[in-house]
Amino acid sequence: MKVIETALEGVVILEPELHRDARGYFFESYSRQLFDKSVRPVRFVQDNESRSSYGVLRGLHFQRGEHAQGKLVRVVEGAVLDVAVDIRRGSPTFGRYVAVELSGENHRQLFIPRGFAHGFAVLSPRALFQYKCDAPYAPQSEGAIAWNDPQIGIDWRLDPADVLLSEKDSRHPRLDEAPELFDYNTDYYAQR
Ligand SMILES: Cc1cn([C@H]2C[C@H](O)[C@@H](COP(=O)(O)OP(=O)(O)O[C@H]3O[C@@H](C)C(=O)[C@@H](O)[C@H]3O)O2)c(=O)[nH]c1=O
Repeated sequence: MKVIETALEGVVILEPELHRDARGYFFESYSRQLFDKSVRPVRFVQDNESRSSYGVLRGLHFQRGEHAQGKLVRVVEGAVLDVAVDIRRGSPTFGRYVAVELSGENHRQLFIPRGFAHGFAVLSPRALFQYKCDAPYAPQSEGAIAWNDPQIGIDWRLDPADVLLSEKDSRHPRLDEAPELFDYNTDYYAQR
């Protein structure tokens, strides 16, 4: 497995080692031993899957405070632009984002630690998206930032007219209006 650093410390791209033969391919989509050694020790507690069609944009989501979630995300089928935004107040990279294309072809995964908002946009006719979370779903602690916050300025590689949002995702605050974010000096991994 190759670990590629990004412009945001702690957000890393993982490229699993693919074993191809006459039958097709094989790869370890998650190895706790490898992940903990190469990235950071994490206890994943929930696996999720969503299917979306072209233009669907989910995000930018996070869970607040003690319910903060780290996520290891990948695409099984199709292609998405996956985005992580640093929303830790006081961070030298506060408000900056990384965007990585994840697809069923490139098998890339992105690890988004606690303290970041996450979202993705579907670039292919359909996408099957799977991810692991290191804290359980806590709907009362859901937080979100507007996908089109001009200060963050994410290029989603979609025509805005094609963007399909949930009702909820169409009315999130901008980063500078968001009530509760993270604090750079708090270690959200020390608590649990
Ligand atoms: C996230 C989640 C949702 N749900 C339910 C709530 C709701 O009825 C339905 C759909 O929820 P949402 O609209 O929030 O789903 P979605 O917009 O796909 O939310 C996801 O977006 C991506 C970008 C993330 O990073 C995830 O952490 C998660 O926030 O599924 C669960 O039961 N468990 C969960 O863990």
